[in-house]
Amino acid sequence: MAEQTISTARMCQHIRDWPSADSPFFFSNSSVSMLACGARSRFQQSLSRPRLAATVNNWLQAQRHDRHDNPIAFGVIPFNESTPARFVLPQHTLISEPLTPPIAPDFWPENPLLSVTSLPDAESFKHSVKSAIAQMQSGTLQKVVLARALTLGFTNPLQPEQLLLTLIQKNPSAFNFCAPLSDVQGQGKWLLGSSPELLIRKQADHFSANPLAGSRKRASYSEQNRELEATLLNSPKDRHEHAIVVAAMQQALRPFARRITVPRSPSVISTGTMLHLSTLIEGTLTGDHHVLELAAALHPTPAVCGQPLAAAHQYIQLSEPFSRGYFTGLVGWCDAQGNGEWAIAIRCAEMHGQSLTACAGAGIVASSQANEELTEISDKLSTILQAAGVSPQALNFAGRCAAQKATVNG
Ligand SMILES: C=C(O[C@H]1C=CC=C(C(=O)O)[C@@H]1O)C(=O)O
Repeated sequence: MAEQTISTARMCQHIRDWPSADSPFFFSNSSVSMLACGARSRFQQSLSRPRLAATVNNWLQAQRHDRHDNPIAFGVIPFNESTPARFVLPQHTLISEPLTPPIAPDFWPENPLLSVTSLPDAESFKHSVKSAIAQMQSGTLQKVVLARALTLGFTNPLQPEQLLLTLIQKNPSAFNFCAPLSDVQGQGKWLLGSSPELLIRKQADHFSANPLAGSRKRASYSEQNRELEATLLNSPKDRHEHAIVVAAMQQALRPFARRITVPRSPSVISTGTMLHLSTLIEGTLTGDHHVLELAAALHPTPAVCGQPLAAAHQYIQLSEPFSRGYFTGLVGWCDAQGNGEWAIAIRCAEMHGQSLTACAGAGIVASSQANEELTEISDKLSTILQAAGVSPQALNFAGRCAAQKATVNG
């Protein structure tokens, strides 16, 4: 049987027993969890956005046993077309209701941090924010999303199942994912995360999208959060940052839509660590459009790149001293009927052996403050850091040791 429904307890056990040799791919939303195991077929190719939907669909159609067969493929799509898109049609997929995994206190065995590297460093990031603002004042750029990458080196190899189960426990309503990034068995490479942002979901002729932009760090008490929500909703800077994303998405979806509904003003959603301005866009399609056709028209939105797209993309290429890879790309699934669901790969990290690289970005507009954007990125990184059991103290300590070593050596 290609798909099997199991209990949440069995799903948690399958994740705990992480079947590495099967290159498992986990993806969940607030109503379903899916663990895809093995590969009937794999697909890995650098694809331009106009070719994405047709190429993936041709591959998937060729895998159908008969016309009643509707196989589901899982995939990751990069931020930049130079990194390959990766898809797998699994041998079998386990499906369960949403998980609330209990995590035993000894679930994270002692694994001291050895090193911390930030790219760019704090000063270079602030410089890059200020240059972007100067460019906005001269009128060539309206918004750009600038990111940092934090690489942590641990004493012992990391286990994807530990990070995944902790992410699910802390962010039960997010899009939780763990996608294999190498076909090499053993010490694999994984993309793991808890994204709050739906790029696009399509089922028959109905579609929905949920852009987020404009952020505050979530407080511990609900009363404080109510105040923060009000500040966010009343902040002209955040409303502007958000409106740019909604307008661009509406424009990109319009050619496909018979009907499109966009609330007049945003609401606020909360994740385990953050509050965001959020707009739920919904509509019906004019014809038979593949979910990846819609995704390709939208990606990358100004929630992860900027506006105008080409100028923002160029600014990112020239100023970010690391390759985003799959960060701010897409993660999700599609079936042979063109339905599917794609989340934006944020609040995520690449895990490889003893190393974990977490990235986060912040939307910069003309009224942004460099210091505040730097803090916002640290707040966003805490989704991964908290789930990885890394305390701010451990981070500072490892950072100081690395700085001392650099001074001694250099
Ligand atoms: C680019 C990221 O967040 C996006 C999603 C929500 C809020 C955002 C913001 O307020 O800047 C970003 O657009 C990230 O988490 O790395």
